[in-house]
Amino acid sequence: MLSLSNVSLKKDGKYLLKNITWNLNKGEHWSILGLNGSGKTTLLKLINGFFWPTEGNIQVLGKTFGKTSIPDLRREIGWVSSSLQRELYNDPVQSIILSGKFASIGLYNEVNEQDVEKARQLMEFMDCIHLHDAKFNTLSQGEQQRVLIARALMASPKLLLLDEPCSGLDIIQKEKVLHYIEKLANNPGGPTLIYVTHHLEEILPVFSHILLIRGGTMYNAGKTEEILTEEMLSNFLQHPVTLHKNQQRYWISLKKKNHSLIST
Ligand SMILES: Nc1ncnc2c1ncn2[C@@H]1O[C@H](COP(=O)(O)OP(=O)(O)OP(=O)(O)O)[C@@H](O)[C@H]1O
Repeated sequence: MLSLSNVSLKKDGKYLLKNITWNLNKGEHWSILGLNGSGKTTLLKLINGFFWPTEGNIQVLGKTFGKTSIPDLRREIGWVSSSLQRELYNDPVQSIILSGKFASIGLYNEVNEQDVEKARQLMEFMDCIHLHDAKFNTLSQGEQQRVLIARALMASPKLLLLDEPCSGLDIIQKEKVLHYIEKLANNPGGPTLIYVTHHLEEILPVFSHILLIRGGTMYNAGKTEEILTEEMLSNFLQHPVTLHKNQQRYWISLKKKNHSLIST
């Protein structure tokens, strides 16, 4: 499904990603966890072909970068990110969702009855049918995220990249969005999901695997329950943590560090 082999990305003489080797197989849903600036979005941009690797090889959905048309490949990849939220500012919900078929900002192509029906079904699935005529900028952030997920699904992607879809949401809106993501992950025939976050509690049980990224390098990757241990996360965050599991979700808090007196 996805294979990165010794991939590095350099910009302005600085490595943003270094030596990433990562395989994602069909039937797995992955989360990517890392602190601010660790390289999560950059990694998604590589998978999407928005950035080109300086070193290494990338294969996405069986297509090798350098031997395939990136615009064609992108049609098979859905992308939900906050940068889209800004660009789709003033359009009505239904046309935003329909535009997902063409991966365009704005709806300029003709749509047919099947497209309209599919958009309707997606709005029902994501619980936003009541908003179909509303302008995007009048929606709450949670509603906007659900519309963006429906838009990404319009092209029936095989791979769906979710870049911090719960960022800025209150606890109720966040749980709503997570509920629809879980529904999507459990939908047979639905896309493979890659979910980027810096909040551990957003990692739903449907995310079978996790990649930890730190300073542009892959710290570890594997089965979620094997990777998410107190010891691993304390080392990863370079700070002792307490980890507990509640309702099949992980919750983390930082332990107090012993501060030694600063000598003057
Ligand atoms: N086009 C670019 N040119 C130069 N540096 C870049 C570019 N894009 C990203 N970076 C740098 O790469 C690093 C990783 O950025 P990235 O957006 O991937 O982090 P992130 O893990 O998604 O962070 P956050 O959680 O804060 O969104 C940052 O230091 C950022 O400044």
